[in-house]
Amino acid sequence: MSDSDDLFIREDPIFVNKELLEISHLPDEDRIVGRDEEISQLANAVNPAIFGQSPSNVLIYGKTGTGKSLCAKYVSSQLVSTAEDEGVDAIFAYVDCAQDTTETQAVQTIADSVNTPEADIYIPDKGISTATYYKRLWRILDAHHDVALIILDEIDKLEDDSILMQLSRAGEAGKIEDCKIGVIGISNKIKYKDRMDERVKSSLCEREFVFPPYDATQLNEIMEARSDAFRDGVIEDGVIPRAAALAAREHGDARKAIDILRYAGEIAQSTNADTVPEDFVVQARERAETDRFSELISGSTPHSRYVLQALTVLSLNDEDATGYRTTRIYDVYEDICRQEGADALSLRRVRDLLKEHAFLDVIEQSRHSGGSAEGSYTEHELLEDPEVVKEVLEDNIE
Ligand SMILES: Nc1ncnc2c1ncn2[C@@H]1O[C@H](COP(=O)(O)OP(=O)(O)OP(=O)(O)O)[C@@H](O)[C@H]1O
Repeated sequence: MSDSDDLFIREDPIFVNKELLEISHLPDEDRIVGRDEEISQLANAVNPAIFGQSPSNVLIYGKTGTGKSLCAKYVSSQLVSTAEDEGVDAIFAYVDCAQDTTETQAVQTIADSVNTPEADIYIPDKGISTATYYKRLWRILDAHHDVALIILDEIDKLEDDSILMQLSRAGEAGKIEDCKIGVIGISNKIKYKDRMDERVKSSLCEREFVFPPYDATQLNEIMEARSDAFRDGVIEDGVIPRAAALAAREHGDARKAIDILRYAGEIAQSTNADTVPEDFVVQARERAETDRFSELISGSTPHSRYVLQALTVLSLNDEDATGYRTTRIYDVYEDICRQEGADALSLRRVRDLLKEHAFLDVIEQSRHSGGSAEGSYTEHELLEDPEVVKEVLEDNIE
């Protein structure tokens, strides 16, 4: 039996402050890089709130990992403290609409976040009607806050516009009298607005901002600002520039860049290396891709995976094609079902499953006009490298 002193490693040889690289970490101001202009425009839009007046409703667009959520949360929390100096009680609530997709879930989350012990109002997780959640929300806001900013992240994932209608018209409809509400909607789908109800659109889109992707220099700075997650001298010179170059090539995603850096450190840990060399960055990128994708398709049904597998087979066999028609995918899907000993679903169900994949940003769909003889048709394309999808699907076989 080894001495207990030898059993555990007391000091992590690679990381000193790994939280700085965790997804949920909210960096402080001096670690937010390259978003000064976006932050000041956003602050300007919500500025009236510090005097207890109505902030503008804002919609923020931009590709994933461009700092939309970060800046929205940062400006909102700054607003709350500045308003406090002015004697105004401001509060903000953050709703991840990819989790809270229904009106009831979203209003529950908002009511729970703005609730205070003084209000003495009970907001159960479930079990009361949507209308009751709203009533309690309005009561809390009216009695205890002057202004509330509601951040609706991934707003396009909401099942419908009902909550937007309620929030944008609460004052006008006489639901609340003493509290002003501002909504910050966030989406990475630039076309989201086209789907909105006209009335909601006109009140919700008072100001719109588009966050551009980061370039390699900015990604470099973002990672440098967090390099104190590692012990001194552990990351070798080329590591951050290489990770920045890889992430910049993939639409300048800061989340991807930070993930790559964290994974590179984890590879060093698991191989007992003393330092993180540049080579680990390439391995880390592959791992970041597969992990992200596994998460995206976790929980999907076998048939949903067969459909994806069919599209992957087509993509691997014909790399130059930019998309595949539903009927072609269906033929390959039927072959896969035969191999798996499963009964194939109807073409209509497969079309629905493809739509679900598009909703989760696993694939992209485009409509084409085949001319008068053919009518219009849909093509589907994988958004992820087919090799990565293949690997993840193989790992997910039950
Ligand atoms: N300018 C920045 N400075 C420092 N860190 C950043 C910056 N922009 C983004 N990050 C970090 O990158 C990650 C992703 O950022 P964020 O969640 O704000 O992106 P997003 O645009 O909202 O993406 P999504 O649409 O996928 O939600 C977070 O961990 C965030 O802390």
